Amino acid sequence: MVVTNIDPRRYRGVVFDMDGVITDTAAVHSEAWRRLFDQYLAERPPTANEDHQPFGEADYSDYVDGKRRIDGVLDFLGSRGISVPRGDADDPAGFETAHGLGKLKDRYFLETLTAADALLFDDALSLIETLRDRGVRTAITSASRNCRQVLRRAGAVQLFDVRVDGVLADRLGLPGKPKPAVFFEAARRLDTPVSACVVVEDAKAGIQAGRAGSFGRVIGVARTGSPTRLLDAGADAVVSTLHEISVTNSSDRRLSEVPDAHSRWEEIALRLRDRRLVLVLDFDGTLAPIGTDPTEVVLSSQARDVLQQLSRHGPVSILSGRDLQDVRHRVHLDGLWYAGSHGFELVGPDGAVFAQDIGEPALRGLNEAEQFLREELKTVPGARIDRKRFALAVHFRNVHPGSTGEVRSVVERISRTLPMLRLAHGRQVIELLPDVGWNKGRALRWLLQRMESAAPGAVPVYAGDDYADEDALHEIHDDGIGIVVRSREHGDRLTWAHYGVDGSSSLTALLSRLSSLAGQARPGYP
Ligand SMILES: O=P(O)(O)OC[C@H]1O[C@H](O[C@H]2O[C@H](CO)[C@@H](O)[C@H](O)[C@H]2O)[C@H](O)[C@@H](O)[C@@H]1O
Repeated sequence: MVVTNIDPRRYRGVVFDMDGVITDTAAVHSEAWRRLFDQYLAERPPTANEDHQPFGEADYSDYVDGKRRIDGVLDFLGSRGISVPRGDADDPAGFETAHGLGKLKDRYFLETLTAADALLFDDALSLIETLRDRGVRTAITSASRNCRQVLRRAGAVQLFDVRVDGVLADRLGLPGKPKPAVFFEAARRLDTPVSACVVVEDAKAGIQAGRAGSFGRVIGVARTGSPTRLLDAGADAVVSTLHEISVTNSSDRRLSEVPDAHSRWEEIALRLRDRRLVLVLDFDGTLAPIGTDPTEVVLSSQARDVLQQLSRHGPVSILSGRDLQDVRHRVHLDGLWYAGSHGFELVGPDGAVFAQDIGEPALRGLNEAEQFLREELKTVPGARIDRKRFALAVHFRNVHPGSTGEVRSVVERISRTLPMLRLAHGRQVIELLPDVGWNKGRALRWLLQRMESAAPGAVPVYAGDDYADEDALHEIHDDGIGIVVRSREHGDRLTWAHYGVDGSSSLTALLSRLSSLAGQARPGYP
């Protein structure tokens, strides 16, 4: 039975928890904790304010599962009214501090682990292999300092592109779950925005961490017992085995397979009959054809005229990767919505400006990256740096093909040192953007919520050409009409679009047909 799906086009990375999800080690941990605490509680002199009942199953999931060792000791003992000092990493095993007791738990864990045989779950192996075959990158995370050793014993080291374990987390000073820091580090090392990452977890603290980090999807694994505790913690779906997770494209179409919008005009017209349009359009490669110099791109007068006509029939927005002022200047029409920097800054038809505050903390990183890249790339002929308020694009369209790899690796290098930024790939361009789960899809929904107030019940139509536009095409896949402007530059890639057109002039012709249709259906706007 399939309970949930990971679409490999929408999700480019999966972050797995280890114990209990990938390896059969949760029971070993649980037993080690039980042995530690039962012994400690039995030996501790009873007092009125402390509860010395034996360690139970609920205690494992409520207080220690998924947490760092010392947090587990402090949280569980705290729940029983007992407080011990944190101590420090040199404390001997069994010393009455969080570190000392944690070390004794680890000794018990390793004693039992030695005797265990098959550690890797079959369903985990099968899911990970499928994901990797479909091009999805995988990360393993664990609060355990024994993660590497367990993976090696399970023969699972090669299954993951990235590992963030207790040793690395301590070295980087990352707080444990339910804080999302460990997952953020994994997503950053996968070079994948959190919105395009799935978290697979069996611990309540891990589900809470995935939710707190706004990960694209958080899947709970309840191999035994009820799924309720994970659903209550915020899981999007809960499976009892990883066989219940499929990895398929929800809309499995390549650019060449998407029907041409002009030849399906009757179908489109029927869908829009007596309905208003809310139109959101990308700029470069969509409204205006791609050119070698971004500063010389102009909007044709035909395209400008048709946009003006359309804006008389319903709300129109331009959603671009360009800086807001740049794209506004190039389109040069009043009465439209404009969104720049991939939707991080927006302006309404009345001139009201909306900047997405969530991008602000990344400005320092963008400034630092810009300074570094200008210096590093100044000797690479053709490399061009294009700073937008909330994004930094490095163009390599005019770089010798033998040097484009160098450009990419310099950008990747700086991105690894700036966790507040994510990488995004476009047509002969690599960009750095705030890594805050905001993209053209989220920006499109934000725009639609505001634009639709001027045209309730209208059908959203989006047109775009690039990878970043796929987030928007996906966003309206179920309630709108998505149009991809095809180009040879991407090869025959997958798309969420319903229809395709070949080039910007074909899109202008389609917009003209839409304008006539909108004019017939609802003359005059608003
Ligand atoms: O979201 P868009 O409006 O499509 O903007 C995306 C990027 O477009 C521009 O770069 C692209 O167009 C250039 C001019 O045709 C071309 O030379 C470059 O190779 C393309 O990647 C723009 O310069 C970027 O800032 C935008 O992010």
